[in-house]
Amino acid sequence: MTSSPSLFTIATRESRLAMWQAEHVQSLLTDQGHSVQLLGMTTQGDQILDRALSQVGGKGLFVKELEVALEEGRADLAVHSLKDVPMELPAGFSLACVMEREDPRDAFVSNNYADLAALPQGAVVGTSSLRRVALLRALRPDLKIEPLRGNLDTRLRKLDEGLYDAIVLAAAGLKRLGLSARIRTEFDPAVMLPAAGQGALGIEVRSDRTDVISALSTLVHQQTWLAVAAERAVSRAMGGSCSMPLAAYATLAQDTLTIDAAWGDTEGRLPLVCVRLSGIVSDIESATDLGLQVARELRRQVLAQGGTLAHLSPTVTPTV
Ligand SMILES: NCc1[nH]cc(CCC(=O)O)c1CC(=O)O
Repeated sequence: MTSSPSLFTIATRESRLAMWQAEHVQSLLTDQGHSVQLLGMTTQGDQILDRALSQVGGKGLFVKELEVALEEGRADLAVHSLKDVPMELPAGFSLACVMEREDPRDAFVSNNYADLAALPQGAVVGTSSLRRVALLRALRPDLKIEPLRGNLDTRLRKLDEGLYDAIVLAAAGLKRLGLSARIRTEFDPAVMLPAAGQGALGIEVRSDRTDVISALSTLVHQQTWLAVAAERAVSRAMGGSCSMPLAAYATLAQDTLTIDAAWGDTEGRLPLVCVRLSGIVSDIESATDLGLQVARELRRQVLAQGGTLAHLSPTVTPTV
């Protein structure tokens, strides 16, 4: 579909990564003949640096202000790391576009050690992601895992100040900011399974802005969208919050989608629960269905080994 040239305003957070992502979309839309300006804003999520996101209200904190700008017509689209986009958007908002995925892997970053295996017993690793905590505990129960928040530059600075022996970050963010040289090793997804949506960009609009949705259709990467729709379905069915030790990663080979998901125990009492399912998918709906099957199996296995899913409200708790 073609659309006539327009003037668009992109609402964006002001972190270096968010600005890079907004400028990336700006340049792609400019190539299509549109005029695009940026509206930078600070969100609540950017201002809370001393507590884990999971304790203060989650991912929504990063997108709320941007949605208000869309609602009030001060902006036409908002570019997000899909990983930070809540599973359910508020009424009146839609995901208009999922772009081609960057590297979905997690990166091991350290000034003294080449990889996880090289870390001495009891080494201090920084991360505040419950998924990374659970996966690291499963791989190396001896490690001391300490909270680490802030934007990418802040996290790297804290590593350089010697507060940690190593930190774990998404490779995509480091690559986008030209910081690939900081990556010592990329984790194999088989051992450090990525978060739902990791490495992909999503563009949010007001659902009634069909003009914007049609202009964005040229940026859509359908294979990525199928994969992340499945991952997000797993996440939504497991409770949809970011305070979950959940990993979900889907890959497409021709029309076969394979979804890997893992649910951990951040205290390290129970073993990781891992589920893999493959199926033929043809559209977002069938990809979503496969994701729901994965979630059902994850929940069954978590409960079967004595784990709890107390955060799941009765409305989403299925009969297993
Ligand atoms: N939770 C923060 C966040 N959200 C998106 C990215 C960058 C990678 C991506 O686009 O998935 C990061 C940094 C990180 O997890 O290290």
